[in-house]
Amino acid sequence: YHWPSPHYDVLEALLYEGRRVDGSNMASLQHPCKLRGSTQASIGAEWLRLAYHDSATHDSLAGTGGLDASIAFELDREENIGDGMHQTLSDFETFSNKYVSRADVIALGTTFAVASCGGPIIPFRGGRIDTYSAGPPGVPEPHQDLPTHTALFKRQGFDETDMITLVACGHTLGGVRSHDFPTIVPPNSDPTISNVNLFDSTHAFDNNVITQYLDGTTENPLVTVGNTTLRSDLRIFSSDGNATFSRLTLSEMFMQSCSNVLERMLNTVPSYVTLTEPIDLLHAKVASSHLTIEKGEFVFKVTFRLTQPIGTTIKSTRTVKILWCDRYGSNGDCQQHANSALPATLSQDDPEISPVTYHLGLFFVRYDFVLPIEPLLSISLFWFEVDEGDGTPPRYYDNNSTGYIVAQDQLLYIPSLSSVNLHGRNDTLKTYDIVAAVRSNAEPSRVYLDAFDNAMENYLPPLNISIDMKRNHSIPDAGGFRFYSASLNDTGTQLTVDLHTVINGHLFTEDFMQTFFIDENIPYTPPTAVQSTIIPAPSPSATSSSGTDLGEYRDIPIHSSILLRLLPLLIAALIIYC
Ligand code: HEM
Repeated sequence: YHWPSPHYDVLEALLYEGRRVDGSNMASLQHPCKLRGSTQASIGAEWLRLAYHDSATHDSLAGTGGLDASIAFELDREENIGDGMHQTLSDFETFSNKYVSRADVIALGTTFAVASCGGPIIPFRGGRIDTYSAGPPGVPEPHQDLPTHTALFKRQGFDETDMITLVACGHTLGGVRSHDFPTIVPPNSDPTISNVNLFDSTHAFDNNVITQYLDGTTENPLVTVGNTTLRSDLRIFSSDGNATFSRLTLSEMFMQSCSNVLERMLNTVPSYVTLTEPIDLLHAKVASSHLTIEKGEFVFKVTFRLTQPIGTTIKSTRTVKILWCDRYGSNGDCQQHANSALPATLSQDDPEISPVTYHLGLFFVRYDFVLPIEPLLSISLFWFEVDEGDGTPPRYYDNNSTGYIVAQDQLLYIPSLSSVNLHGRNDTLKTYDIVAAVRSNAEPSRVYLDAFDNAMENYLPPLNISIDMKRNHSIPDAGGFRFYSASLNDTGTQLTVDLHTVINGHLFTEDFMQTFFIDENIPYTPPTAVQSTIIPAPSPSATSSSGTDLGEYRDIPIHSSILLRLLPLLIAALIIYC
């Protein structure tokens, strides 16, 4: 991992923080293994069933179908019957964005549900691609015979052992409802209430579905229903003479096998899709970094997120500092010194924000920095120092010794001057005025934005448009910048904009800018004082420091690596001097 990796960063945040950038939490709709208030059905079971039904139409030989969110257009089919399907889709509707497809959200729902109900942590990859129409049918149904089921699982890429395992791992959560299958579960005397007969005696993700089947105490309706044609679980479970089930009576074996087959199910995608690597937790993460103008001042904002074991507290003596280099001037790239500042705010997340992080025994601590930046000096790169204040040497987090590099400072997103206008209370249509700023001394040949939103009501096709931005003379120049605006309409809930400008033939981009906190919604934090300046201490051992993954720390400050970057300059100076 090397920062910035926007796709990884966004997937990592949703998986391990369970929520969107605006704080709206997807995981907590279900976690901790909740029942739905209105129906008392297991929400996690509904999420898992939907993922299976979306994936089940995959044809592994043809390379078509799979987890592609086509399920949103297939709910009128008998094979996808059930209120839980509609409710799941409405749970998921607002969590997709440019880097997290609707199909990724569906897969993530299963990872959350299984971890939340006591199951394994299923490794999660992103990169699924959505379709916006129905695919071919082919989800197994209880009245079909064993050869049909075997063939359908085979088409999806699962052999007989996989089939037995996958059905057991699915049918450990939830049950069968009388509203959906009245011939399997008898209707309630009150027709407004749906009876739910669970597959096993608990709501947890456990192997009771297997042990109760083997010891004859099972009440699984797909094993015990009077009409033997509908006993699909019985036919599948017994199809290999209980060989698979005997192995899965060991709980660890069950958890491991379920993790494997469910992971394969979630990674069932059309052949044109390449999934990302599994998304691992970043122990030290840089987020939401951007240069902007707030109240007329040029500022750099960034969040530094660290993990902390649950049950422990941060040392009161700990200080966390950001250090950064000027971009221009005689001190450019820290030729004389680095600047440093303390966080503007410190906050701690609830350990339950994501069942996955909770199971890892960790929670997040975040340090938010707001740095006043002199426009003529700007900022080129930054890094962090964490000093526990207990005599141990400080730790440096510096992106595998390159520092966190600020890619450009010519084009800025200005959320504080942008705005959104809601057209009436019940109307989903919103008009956004997006404001960007370009350096006053630059002559851009074009300023434009790409707007994207796939969090649309009823899974309508995404908004995906490109618009030119016009010079906005109503905003006076500030902080050495001129302002540009564009308006656009959106009916979705997760609009992001990629800003672009072309200056002297060079393209500058601010990617994936959020539109939730704009205008008066923006929480204003004044910039902190630049606390001190540090004279870099050259460290000859710099080259021996190994690169680190996932934000692990190093003992050596970055100064040495900056010096390495400057080495060609120093050599040139030496040659001139000699
Ligand atoms: C031959 C294959 C399968 C058949 C015939 C089948 C059939 C059914 C039926 C009839 C229900 C009741 C749905 C309702 O009442 O709304 C159900 C529920 C469920 N199925 Fe399957 N299923 C199969 C395979 C799977 C697989 C492979 C998974 C996941 C890995 C899965 C996950 C679930 C879950 C979690 C529920 C509970 C849903 C809830 O409580 O809301 N099923 N299944």
